[in-house]
Amino acid sequence: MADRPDRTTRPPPRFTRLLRMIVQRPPAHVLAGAIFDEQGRVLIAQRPPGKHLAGGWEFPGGKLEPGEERIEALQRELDEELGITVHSAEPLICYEHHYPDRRVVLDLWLVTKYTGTPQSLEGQPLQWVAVNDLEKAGLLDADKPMIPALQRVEGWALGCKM
Ligand SMILES: Nc1nc2c([nH]c(=O)n2[C@H]2C[C@H](O)[C@@H](COP(=O)(O)OP(=O)(O)OP(=O)(O)O)O2)c(=O)[nH]1
Repeated sequence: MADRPDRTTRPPPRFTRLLRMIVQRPPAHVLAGAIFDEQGRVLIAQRPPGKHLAGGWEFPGGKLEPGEERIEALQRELDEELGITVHSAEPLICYEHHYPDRRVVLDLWLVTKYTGTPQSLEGQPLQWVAVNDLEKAGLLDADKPMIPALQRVEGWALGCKM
């Protein structure tokens, strides 16, 4: 009779399912915008109930759709969520973050020129926060390492009328 694996060394089924999900599912590529006001504060939005990571604060944006350029996804998401038209933006920082149940590639762009006044079109609470207060703003885990990049461009944002 063939040897059967020892049950005690097999990973529990829930762990196996989670592992399979992480291995098989490609990371979601998420475009997000760093939008500064004239006081050098940056705009963040709270994830609504029922969505992944509900209650956490994030930079406005969403997933890249098939066939879309990154700038197009950013423009579409910020139009849908905030009602603003992005005229120019630059990639600021991009990396992959692993949550327990999914992976995201968070691609944060500095919005250098836009028109319109950001408003919450999807019911998400919004707030303008000084970059130095972002640490205690309840940002999602993937977003926290982005704070130093924002500190580097904060001075630029203050001296630049958008
Ligand atoms: N928009 C945004 N999403 C973020 C940030 N940080 C972070 O971990 N995420 C995660 C949360 C979600 O798992 C994923 C974004 O998904 P989403 O649900 O907002 O995307 P979407 O607007 O395209 O929405 P949907 O079509 O899935 O409803 O990325 C961030 O700063 N901004």
